Formats: sequence, C-alpha cells, structure tokens
Amino acid sequence: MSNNINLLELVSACIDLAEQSGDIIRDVFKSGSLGVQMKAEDDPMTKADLLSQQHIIGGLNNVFKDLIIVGEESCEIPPSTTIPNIHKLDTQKDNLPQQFQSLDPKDLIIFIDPLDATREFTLGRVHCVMTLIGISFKGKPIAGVIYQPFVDKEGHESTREESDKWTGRTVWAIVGMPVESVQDKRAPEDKDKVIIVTTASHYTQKIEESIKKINPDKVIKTGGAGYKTLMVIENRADVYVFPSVGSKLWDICAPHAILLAVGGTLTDPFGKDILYSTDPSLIENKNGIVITTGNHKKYIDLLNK
Ligand SMILES: O=P(O)(O)O[C@H]1[C@H](O)[C@@H](O)[C@H](OP(=O)(O)O)[C@@H](OP(=O)(O)O)[C@H]1O
Ligand SMILES: [Mg+2]
Ligand SMILES: [Mg+2]
Ligand SMILES: [Mg+2]
Repeated sequence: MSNNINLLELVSACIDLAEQSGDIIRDVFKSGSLGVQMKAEDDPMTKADLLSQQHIIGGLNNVFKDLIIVGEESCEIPPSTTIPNIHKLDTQKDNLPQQFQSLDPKDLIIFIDPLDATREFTLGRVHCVMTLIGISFKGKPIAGVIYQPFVDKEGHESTREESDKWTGRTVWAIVGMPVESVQDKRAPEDKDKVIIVTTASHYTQKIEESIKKINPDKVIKTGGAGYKTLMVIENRADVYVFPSVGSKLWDICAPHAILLAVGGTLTDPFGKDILYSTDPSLIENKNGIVITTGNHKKYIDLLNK
C-alpha cells in the first residue's frame, strides 16, 4: 500500500487545520497574554505562533505518512488527536490535474508559516496576520492555503472594537485549477496608477533606490510578507518589491502557488526563480523577492538598469 497523496485531500486538510489555527490565534490575541519571546533582536515569536504550528503539523501527521514539513518555528510537536477533514474539496475532483492525483511524499515539501506578521501581531496591527501553508513539488510551488483570522469572509478589515466581525477568510489554490477565493480589489481611482507595496518594518535606503527606478505613482508600506503578496494577487498593488534579505521560503510558498494559479510571477530581483528546498542555506531569500501579476520582465529590467 503506497503512501502516495491526492493533492486535493492534502489541500483540504491544510484548509481545515489553518482555519482551526485561526481560532487558536484569535483566542491568544483576545486573551491579551501573547507570551512573546525574542528569537533574535527583530524576530518575535508568540504562544500563538507555537500553538498554531503544533496544531497544523500534529494534524497533518495523523493523516499523511512520510510528509516532509518545514515550519518556521523550532518546536516539539506534541501528540495530537486532530484528524483534519480531507473531503472539503471533493466537489473539485474533476478539476484536479491528473498528475496531482497520486503524489509521492518524497517529492513534496510542506512549508508552514503558522503566523505571518508576528511583529504586527504583537503591536495589535492584526489585519495583515495570516497562517500560510504552501506545498511544493520537486522544488516548485503547486498549492497554497492562506487563512486570515482577523478579517471577515470577504477580507474586509475591522477594528478590535468590531472583533465580532473577525469571522476569518480562507484563500486557496492549486496551480492549474481555477481560483475562486480571490477578487479584484483595485480602487477605481487607482485604475491607471502604478502601485508598489513594500516593507513597513525593514525599509532601507536600498529599497528606496530600487523603488525610485520603477517611478511608481503610489507606494504602500505595510506589514506581513504574505499580506503584501495577497495585495498584488488581488490587484491592490502592481509590484511587491523587497530587494533585501529577510523573507524565507515559508513566507512565500503558499502565496507563490496562489499567485501562479492567477497567472502571476515571483522571482528574485534579478529575475531568477526561487528553489523550494529543505537545504538550510536556501531557506532565506537572500537576494529578496519581486512579485507581480503582469509585466514582470519590465519591472525586473527597471530594477536592474
Ligand atoms: O512574521 P514572520 O512569520 O516572522 O514573517 C516575517 C517575514 O519573514 C518578514 O520578511 C516580514 O518583514 P517585511 O515586512 O519587511 O517583509 C515580516 O513582516 P512584519 O515585519 O510586518 O511582521 C513578516 O512577514
Ligand atoms: Mg512569515
Ligand atoms: Mg511566522
Ligand atoms: Mg517569525
């Protein structure tokens, strides 16, 4: 009996576990006791990051054997009684590309960012917080799940005073299948503008110079690597430029798969593809990332002129 995996069942389980992790993250936030630890000077981790990762990995291991999993946090995974639902997407069976019906787990890597934008989370700016579960196949992203705990099902953001509206939002995609959970959120007044989104917390002169080469009409600085990628996917920005070290493979694998499914592109600032690997020396996107849903080569040429 092979341990081969049907991608739709794996994505279904990831959606179920990410949504359950959203409950965990919201509960920790509402408790007011985040249990912040500093992994490095500018790198916080909270109780929510840990519990979310333990929940997701514990649940996956209860259903799928021999999975190769790379999670952001270094933590023990206690025994779990969670059995995730593998049938949430059964209605999509006919759309699943044949090559994804029986995958050898040794060709897959599951990248988990249990809570992206932890720094923002600790500062109470929770609109950009999300759980990211990406699935790569032979080094390339093939599926991604994003769960946003602190927005409503349309992705509308609300204040803590309106926390009853934090019903949560799931965005998922498999490369080669139609994507139903994203919308075009371009503001009418921004229709003809070039909009760049970039880091709020790690802005540097080098990033400033890169952005000037594109000469945008508008620059949005905000938190969360996943959140910024989702802004490009939903057309709230044209380019996510981050030409510096800082993001890791777990920050980008899930959004990258969703971006590919909608026809977008993610490379390093020189136009080089990212290789998804368990090699510790490749976990960090050392040259940075550039993300677009169109005209990618034009922007790469501008950044390198
Ligand atoms: O919160 P974790 O899971 O550690 O992931 C971080 C990324 O690794 C960083 O690249 C993000 O920093 P930027 O906002 O500069 O992209 C950082 O964004 P933040 O500084 O706004 O929290 C996070 O997305
Ligand atoms: Mg992250
Ligand atoms: Mg994280
Ligand atoms: Mg982190």
